[in-house]
Formats: sequence, structure tokens, C-alpha cells
Amino acid sequence: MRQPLWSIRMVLIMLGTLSVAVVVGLASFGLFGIERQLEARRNVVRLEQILINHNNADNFMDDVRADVLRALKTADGTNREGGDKILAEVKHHIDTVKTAISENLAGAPSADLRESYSRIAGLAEAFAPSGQHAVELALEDPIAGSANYERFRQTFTALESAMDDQREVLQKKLLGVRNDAALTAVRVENLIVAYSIIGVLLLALMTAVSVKIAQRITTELASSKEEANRLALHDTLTGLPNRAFLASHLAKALTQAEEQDSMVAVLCLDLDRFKQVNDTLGHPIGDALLRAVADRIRTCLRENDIAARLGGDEFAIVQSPLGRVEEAGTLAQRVVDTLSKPYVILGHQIMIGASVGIALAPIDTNDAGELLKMADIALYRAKSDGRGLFRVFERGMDTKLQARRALELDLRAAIELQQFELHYQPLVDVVSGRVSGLEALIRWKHPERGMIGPDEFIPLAEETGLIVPLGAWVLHQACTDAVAWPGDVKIAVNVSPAQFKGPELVTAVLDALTLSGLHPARLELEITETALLSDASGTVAVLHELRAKGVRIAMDDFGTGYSSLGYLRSFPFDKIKIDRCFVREIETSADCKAIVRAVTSLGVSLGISTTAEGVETSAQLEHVRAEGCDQVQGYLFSRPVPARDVLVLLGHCIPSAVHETASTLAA
Ligand SMILES: Nc1nc2c(ncn2[C@@H]2O[C@@H]3COP(=O)(O)O[C@H]4[C@@H](O)[C@H](n5cnc6c(=O)[nH]c(N)nc65)O[C@@H]4COP(=O)(O)O[C@H]3[C@H]2O)c(=O)[nH]1
Repeated sequence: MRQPLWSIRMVLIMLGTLSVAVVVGLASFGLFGIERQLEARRNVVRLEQILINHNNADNFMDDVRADVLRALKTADGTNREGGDKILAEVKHHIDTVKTAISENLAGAPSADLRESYSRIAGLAEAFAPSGQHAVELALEDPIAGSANYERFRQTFTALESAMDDQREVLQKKLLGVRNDAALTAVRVENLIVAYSIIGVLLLALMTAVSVKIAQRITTELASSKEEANRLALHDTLTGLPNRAFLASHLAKALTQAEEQDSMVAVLCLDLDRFKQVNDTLGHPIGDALLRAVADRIRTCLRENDIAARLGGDEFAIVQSPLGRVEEAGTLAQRVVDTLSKPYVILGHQIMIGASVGIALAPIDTNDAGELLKMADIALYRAKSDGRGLFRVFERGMDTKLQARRALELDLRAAIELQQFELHYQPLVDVVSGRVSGLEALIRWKHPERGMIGPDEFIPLAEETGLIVPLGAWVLHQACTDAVAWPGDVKIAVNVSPAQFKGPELVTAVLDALTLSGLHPARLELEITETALLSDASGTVAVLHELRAKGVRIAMDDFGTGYSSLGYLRSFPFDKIKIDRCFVREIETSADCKAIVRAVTSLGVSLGISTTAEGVETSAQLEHVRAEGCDQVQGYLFSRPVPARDVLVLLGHCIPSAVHETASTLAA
């Protein structure tokens, strides 16, 4: 966009400069031409004036000659008075001649004229006394006067012929300057005409160029307006239509469907695991992945369907016209399958999935906004049902969802407001009966609902990613509380599989240890086998990193997963916690008893200690102890207690509970 505007500016600047140059040129030329014309006129006038002076001088010379002749004729010495009068006239005429000649000399416009006039002025100087002298002598002695007249006549004739020659020269010169003036006038006129033509042509050229530029600017403005409109309705990253475009398209599709008695489906889709990709591999890869997803979605559509990006990793499709409800399901499944295939982005092999929610018009509603909301509700259901699938909106879905959404909002606020507290449940050493550790168990002190247990909000926190800040808080709080306990008492903290997905876990653990000052060997992290299910190698690497810092790692809820034994091989755990479901039935179920036995003996052979969870009765304690468990945990010893009661609990309750049992057993 910048390039054309620059070139237009350059053309305008060049044309402007050219026009100014032409105008200045024409003006200077006009002034110059006028000046030359005036100069030529001045030369003509000057020469005409000289010629007039010249002719005057000539006439006066004739008068001098006549006066002198008259003086000679009347010279008889008797008429002295008349002679003096003639002499005065001669003097007067001679002065007039000399004045005219010297004026011409002064005003001569060229060097040659000046030179000849100075010669003539010399002759005039010589002729003046000879004329006077001739008259004076004639008055006194007519004979001598007559001889003297001869000398006067000669100087006079020389002057006369010089004057005649000069007149000829003057006339020729006058003719020349007149011609010159006429020629200059013609030339100036011609050039003015030529320049006027150039000016007019330039004006025409400028007008044409200006029109062209104006046209170009108009076209560019129109196309940039078009581009702005396109940008306003499209997502810049993927090129797909955006939410505004989708809304207007959906409104049109709904009207059309009503007229044609057909249906419209809205499919809202969300990418599974996109956030992790973005967080771990960086935004450039996240962006490239979104572009690839958009391309794949395009391939799933029919001609009339449109897909839009609503923001982040959320997309929507409007499928219209729709003949049968099943068509929406087919499209949704196609999208899920297409998007779940592996991607190779900038050398990274990436696997993500997609969940889709569908709402239908007119079955669910005819309102565009409502339809989008319903598709979103169905999407939410698809995600909570396990992801990688689609769900069609059903009445009643929204009530559950709204409750879930409300809980999510509450949970976010609770993290901000720190409405959580940790309770601690002792882990008792079977042999010594000592409390060798405590497990931190989170509680939510809800301002309206009272104390909420972790089962109600931990899954939601895991799903929404809120487990990351929440887990960091638990680690920090547990370590801080544990510092106040006796040095040989350990603290066990649950770590969710979701906490392994980002890079934050190691930092959170190390920060908690550093800030609290707790020795790493006193911290035990409890992880479930689910953490090892996806991206096992990444999780194992994190576990090794933590173990290298001195932190202990325990496998929690052992026996409830799918391939527990296999996971035991993937990492050298420090402890196995046998799930309470086996302990609960240890007295009645031979299987449970056998499993507890198998796990404890496995622990012995692998060098891993074992803890029995959920020991509620002395009989259960008796059994797990007989099977070889090292540690026990359960309501028999204590329910989880607030931090403030831990020291009391460490001092009194537990040892007596175990010792009682121990002595019972001994007896
Ligand atoms: N019936 C019965 N139950 C017993 C007995 N002894 C202990 N329990 C309960 O068993 C759960 C033991 O923790 P868990 O298996 O790690 O199971 C925990 C753990 O998976 C999770 N959880 C708790 N706190 C946290 C936390 O801070 N972070 C994470 N990620 N998960 C947590 O929530 C689960 C439930 O915790 P709670 O409700 O506190 O439930 C606790 C505890 O109160 C017993 O004798 N009988």
C-alpha cells in the first residue's frame, strides 16, 4: 500500500517542479524579450534623434555659409554695424552646429559613430574660427577677407562632406536598427507563441496525468476499502471468515432455510491439546498448526458450507442447506477424523484432536445466537465426555453445563482469592508406629457452600488448566507448613497428570523448596499412573529431574490403572501406595488380599517401600501389616486435619493408635 502512494507523490512533485520551472522560464523569457524589444526601440529613437540633430547642424552650416557670403558681399567697411550683426549671427550658427555635433557625439550608440563624430567635432572646431575670421577680415579688408573666405570654404567643404558621409552612415545605421527592432519583435512574438504552445501542451499533459492519478487513487481507495472490509470479516491468521462474517452468513442461511423448508446445522469445534502444543513448542508453531487445521477444515466442507475461526483454537461451521440431521453428524465425524491425523509442522510431528458440538435449526431454535450457544453447550459435553468426539445438543445439557460453568468461574475466583486450605493426613510407620509423614489434601473453603472436597473440583481444575496455579500453591503451602514439623517427618503432595503437560512443574517444586527452605528429601510427590499414560517419556524425564534434586517419588492409587506393573518398570519409584479399594476388602476378598500380598512382595524385590491406603479398622491394619506393608494411612489413625492441628497429632494420637494395635497384635 505504501509503494503506490509514494510513486504518486513523486509524480506530483515532479510535475509541480516542472510546471514551476516552465512558468518561471516563460516569465523570464517574456521579460527578457520585452527588454530586448525596448532596447531595440531605444536604439532607433537614439539614432533618429542624432539624425535630427545632424540635419539641424547641417541646416545651420548652410546658414553660416550664407551669412559669410552675405558678409563678403556687403563688406565695404561702411556698414560696420550691419557687419557686426552678421558676425554675431555667424557665431551663433557656428555654436549651434558645434552643440548639435557634440550632442551627437555624446549620444552616439556605437563606437564607430562616436569615432566619426569626434572627427567631425574636430573639423567643426577648425571651421568655427575660419568662418569668424573670414567675416572679421571681410569687414576690415574685403580683399583679404575674400582670400580668407577661400580658406573658410575649404574647411567648410571638408566639414560639409564629412557631415554628408556621416548622414549616410546614420541613415544606414538607422535602417539597420529599425530592421533589428522589427526582427526582434517578430522573434519575441514567435517564441512567445512557441512557449505558449509548450505551456498549453504541458497543461494538457498535467491535466491528463492528474486525471490518471486521480483515477488511480480512486481505484486504490476502492480496493483498500475492499481489503479493509475483507479484513474486518476474516481472520488474519487462517484467512477463514471471522465471527462477524459467520453471524451474518448464519442469519442469511436461517432465512433461506425457512423459505426452502430445509435445515441448518451449526458445528462448534475446539482443538484438543492445542494449548499444550502452543505452550511447549511456542507460538510460531501454534500459529502454523492453526493454519494447517484451517486448511484441513476447508477440505471437509461442501460448496455452501462455511467455516470460521472464532478465536484461539475455536472454530465453527455453518452447514446449509441440510436435508437430514445425520448429515451434520457425518460432517462432524469427518472433521474429527481429519483433524486427528498427525501434523508435521516445522519439523515437529504433532498430534492433536478435535471435539465438536452440533445444534440444529429449526429443531433446536431458529435464532442464530441461540444456535451458536447450543452448539457450544454440545461441544462442552463432547469435551467432558472424553474429547475426540461430537455431541448433538439435547435439552437438559445446558443445566448441567451451566452448573459446571458456574463452578469453573467460582474456581477461578477462588484461586485469586486464595480460598483453599490444606489438611494433612498422617502416614504411619507400621513397625515403629511413628508418623513418618503427612499427605497434603486440599480443601476449598467456599464462601457459600462451606468446605468442598477435592473430588468435586480437582477434575475441573485439571480440565481447565487451573490445576497448574493451584498445584503450585499446594506445593508452596505444604512445604512451608512442613518446615515447622520435626525434621524426620516427610510431606507428601499429590501431583496431577495435567501438571506434567507444561514446563512449570519442576519450577514450581524448586520454588516451593527454595522459598520454604524445606530439605528436598522431605518432599514426596505422589503421582498416579495416568500421568504416565500419555507422553510417558516426557513425564519420566521430569521425574528423573526432580529425583536428581533429591525429591522422592511415590506411585499413588496403585492397582486401579491398566498396566500398573509396566509403569513400575518405567521409573524407579521410592514408594507404592496400594489403593484403598484393596484394603477395604482385604478381610473378605481373597483376591484383594492376594493383590496386596503380590504388591508388597513386588516392593520387597524391587526395593520399593509400600503404603496401604484407607486403613479404617484394626483388622485391616492387622492384615496389611501381616502382608508386609511398610506404612499405613487411614481413618483408623486420623482423618485429614487442618495444619494447625498437625503438631498436636504428631505428639499424641498416632503413636498410641499404632502401638495399641501393635500390642493387640502382639498379645
Ligand atoms: N474412605 C476413606 N477414605 C480415606 C481414608 N483415609 C484417607 N482417605 C481419603 O483418601 C484420599 C487419599 O488421597 P488420594 O488417594 O491421593 O486422593 C486424593 C487426591 O487424588 C486428590 N487430591 C487431594 N488433594 C490434592 C491436591 O492437592 N492435588 C491434587 N492434584 N489432587 C489432590 O483428591 C483425592 C481425594 O482426596 P480426599 O477427598 O482428601 O481423600 C483422601 C483421604 O481423605 C480412609 O480410611 N477411608
